[in-house]
Amino acid sequence: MRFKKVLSVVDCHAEGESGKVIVGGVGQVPGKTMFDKRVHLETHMDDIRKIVLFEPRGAVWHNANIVLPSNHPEADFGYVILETTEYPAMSGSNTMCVATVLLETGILPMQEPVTHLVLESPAGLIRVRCECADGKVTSVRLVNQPAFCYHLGSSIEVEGFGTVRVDIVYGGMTYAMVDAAALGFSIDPSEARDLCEVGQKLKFAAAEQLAVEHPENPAIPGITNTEFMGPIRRENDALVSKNCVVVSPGRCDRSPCGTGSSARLALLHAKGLIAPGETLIHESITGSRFTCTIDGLAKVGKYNAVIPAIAGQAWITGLYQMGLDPTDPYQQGFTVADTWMTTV
Ligand SMILES: O=C(O)[C@H]1NCC[C@@H]1O
Repeated sequence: MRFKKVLSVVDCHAEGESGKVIVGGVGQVPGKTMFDKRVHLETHMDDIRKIVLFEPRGAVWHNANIVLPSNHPEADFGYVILETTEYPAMSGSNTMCVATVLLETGILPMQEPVTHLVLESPAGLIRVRCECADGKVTSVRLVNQPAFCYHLGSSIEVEGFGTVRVDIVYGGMTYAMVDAAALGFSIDPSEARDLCEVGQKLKFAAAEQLAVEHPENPAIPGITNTEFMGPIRRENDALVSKNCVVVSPGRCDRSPCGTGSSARLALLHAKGLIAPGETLIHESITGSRFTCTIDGLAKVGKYNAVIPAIAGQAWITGLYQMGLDPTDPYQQGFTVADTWMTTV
């Protein structure tokens, strides 16, 4: 074997959104907490993210997770999330992939009909309830860390659009939330390219014009996502709404987005439109769905917060070894602006 690095990868997706899970080959990652390990990966081991996510091995719509033993006494396992332009503190679709892979590949024991897990994400502990049948995880319900609104109804200036009203909300990642219809969108897959162009402009403008700092961890990244919110309708007892999250560097989340759904719950609650225990069915641009509820209320620094619970399903699509040949000219991968919007 002549490979410089061999990673054991389980390909997975949650409601359409990729979440590769790296189960071996990374080696030791120093750090007491998963946030410490996230910082070490970002500052000393970023080649792994580039090998896995950049071309020619990855693609702009891929995400990855490194599963690692946790030092937290309550945690069954830990994970660090790798995305194409950042290491988020938390990700809903990726957490669903991690839980599914840990149970379906036997890294952790599965108990049917329900397996409870405690996973340490960089954002903190995530309690997960997996429904399991015949060796398959059929639903992953995760209780996220608290979500809260930094800015409500703020005005920003966006080139080509003038003044745009946005809400800035933290749900594990930080979102500029906008009304899709006000910008001429119905959140149809045919609008995806335009959603990305506009979404990128909006998040850059918001990040420049509105300050955010997580009260408990100032190192958590600021505004990196735009969430286009569709109208809300009622289906029986549930609220239903479509959304599209534009993830950097400019692509649509294929799932309803777990951290974006958490942000939506916090915003709806702040506006008095949802109460704890009520259900929000959040739909993605492709029509896939997460079931979302507020499990409780909390306070994060000076902010009123909600404790979001998000449920969806993930499916494994492949198990393989990804190898890095020492003569491969693309050791660190590359990006091309046709799909990445930027080049590295
Ligand atoms: O579900 C989520 O939270 C996310 N999906 C990909 C980008 C975000 O991390």
